[in-house]
Amino acid sequence: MAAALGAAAGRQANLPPCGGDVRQDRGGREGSRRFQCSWRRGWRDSAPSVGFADISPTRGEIGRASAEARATVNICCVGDDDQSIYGWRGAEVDNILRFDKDFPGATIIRLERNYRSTAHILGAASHLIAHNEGRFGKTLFTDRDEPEDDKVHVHAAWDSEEEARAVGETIEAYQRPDKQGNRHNLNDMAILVRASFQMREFEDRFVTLGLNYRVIGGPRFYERLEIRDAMAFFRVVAQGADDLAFERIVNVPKRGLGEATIRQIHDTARALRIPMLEAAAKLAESDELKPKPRAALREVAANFERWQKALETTPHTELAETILEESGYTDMWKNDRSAEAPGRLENLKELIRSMEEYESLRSFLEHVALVMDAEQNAELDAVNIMTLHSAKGLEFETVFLPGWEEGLFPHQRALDEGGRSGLEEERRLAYVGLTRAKKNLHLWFVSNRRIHGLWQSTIPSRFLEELPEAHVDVAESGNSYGGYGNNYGGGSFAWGRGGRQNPYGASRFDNIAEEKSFSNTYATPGWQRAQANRTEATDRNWGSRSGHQVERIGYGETDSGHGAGRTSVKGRTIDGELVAKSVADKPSAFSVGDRVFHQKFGNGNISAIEGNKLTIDFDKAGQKRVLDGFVAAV
Ligand SMILES: Nc1ncnc2c1ncn2[C@@H]1O[C@H](COP(=O)(O)OP(=O)(O)OP(=O)(O)O)[C@@H](O)[C@H]1O
Repeated sequence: MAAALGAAAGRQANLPPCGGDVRQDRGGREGSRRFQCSWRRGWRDSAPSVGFADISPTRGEIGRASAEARATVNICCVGDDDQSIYGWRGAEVDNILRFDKDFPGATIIRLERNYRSTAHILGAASHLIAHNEGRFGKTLFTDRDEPEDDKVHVHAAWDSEEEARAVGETIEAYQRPDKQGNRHNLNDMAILVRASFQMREFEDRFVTLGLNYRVIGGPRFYERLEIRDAMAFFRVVAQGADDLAFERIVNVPKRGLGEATIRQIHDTARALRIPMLEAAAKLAESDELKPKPRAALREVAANFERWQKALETTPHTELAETILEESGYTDMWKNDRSAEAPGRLENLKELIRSMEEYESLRSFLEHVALVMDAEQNAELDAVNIMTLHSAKGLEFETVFLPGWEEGLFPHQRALDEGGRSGLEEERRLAYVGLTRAKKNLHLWFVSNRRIHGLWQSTIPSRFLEELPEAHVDVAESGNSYGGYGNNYGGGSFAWGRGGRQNPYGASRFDNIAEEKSFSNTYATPGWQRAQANRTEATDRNWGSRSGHQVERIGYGETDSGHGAGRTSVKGRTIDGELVAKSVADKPSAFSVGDRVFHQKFGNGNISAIEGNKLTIDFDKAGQKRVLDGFVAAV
């Protein structure tokens, strides 16, 4: 994808040794070669080979690197600021945006010609990403001029099951031979999800259809650690003799049952020719074990006995939830502070939800065994399923992007924790998703999703509104897809145009009369109905879920992000004008050396100030850059 290329002006024409990806431009228009950033390695030896957008040096490191580098070498970096999507693991888009400040005199060369996607896809992606403030601008263009090219399709479905069914049908339709007898390979299709729990529905559906699929960049849904653990609990309850399952979870969460105890259970089971669970129960009642493991084992045995009894009397989904709670498994992940823990909890909820579709725990277990048997062969022609994060750098003829609903995408956690910069990163993720498609692009939103264990009405993602009408086609899915084709009317949808207030804050484009995003002119009944759901559902589902103070995220609102206090920003820029500034408008009221407190990082001393951005050496969290609105003097 076209990239912002920062280059420190060199005294000599020859460039320093580069990190790879040296490619002669084939079109000749840019007249450039492409290079990775040559000194990235020096900063982060272990950094994965991703673009400049994802490096995460601290300010100090950049400063040092720049001073040294300026004195000795020419530097050439390539990266796309619009594809910086790893903020959660420390990458800062600001590193690109401030490149010309770190290296005064740097030349920025935009690689804007796109060889991958249709004009509609580029138009949609460019329009969407133009809603971000923190970016260099660029104007993507393509020489491809095919009147036959489809617009970007936006589809509505009733719920995620219907979404998976409809995507499956669309894939099957693509597979049928066209007029020339050509078939669309499954390998050239991809489903990109925001959260891994979304994969479950597609995997189940494809197994039912006998459609080959592969999961890229991570395990399949039922192979995930937390799902395997949960399934092991369920298998022991349903089939007490499943020793493999028992061994997997006897000490999960950790209850002090070491290897020696487990070997003892094993030996007893073999000697008496009984399952390990039974052997454990016997050992727990004997004096063979020390008091601690004996007590732990007694609890394990009693738990399983109770759950096995409940199997006959309790609905299986309720029992499954009880098992995960009473075993301490859910709490184990709730107390886990790793970045993966929230996703694992989401996956567990999805697992329980999916069980509702089966009559009993046993029939559910049979279904999962069937899914697990589905062949995973790299040679097979198969649909690719992956998260949006894993899709970076890849491209496919046809791309499906399901789950474009508020709360899921943009993800509520990103908004709660990251405020507007979180929203902008989500938008970059959306941009990455859109630009993976070469020819066909299908976006989906559903109107009902299970959130926090309950069915809720959902509302289309704000990102859908940010797509331009000229490049987008809203597909009414007719009778089979949950009634979006019915005559639901509703007033015209327009935030800030006398309509209801956008609960997330106004968009900076709300009051631009000539602005033609597709939301405000599209009048299909399904879309209108979805809009009617909007305010009500947003407030109910996501409104004040987290204990954090939820920033109002929007342009033109007074918040503590970049551009605080602005009331509106003039029309969007999708041309090559520099639209981003890494330095905020208002100077900070703090001074270097001030001691401050930050809710997440604790106490620290300010070591540098740039506009309203502070570099703080936190006592415990190390050096971080934060906005001054988030700290208080101590
Ligand atoms: N000069 C060229 N002529 C024809 N096709 C090209 C040319 N340069 C790139 N392409 C094709 O355009 C597509 C995108 O190129 P490439 O993957 O290098 O872009 P990128 O900048 O890494 O994209 P992204 O960062 O969005 O993943 C590829 O299919 C590639 O083969």
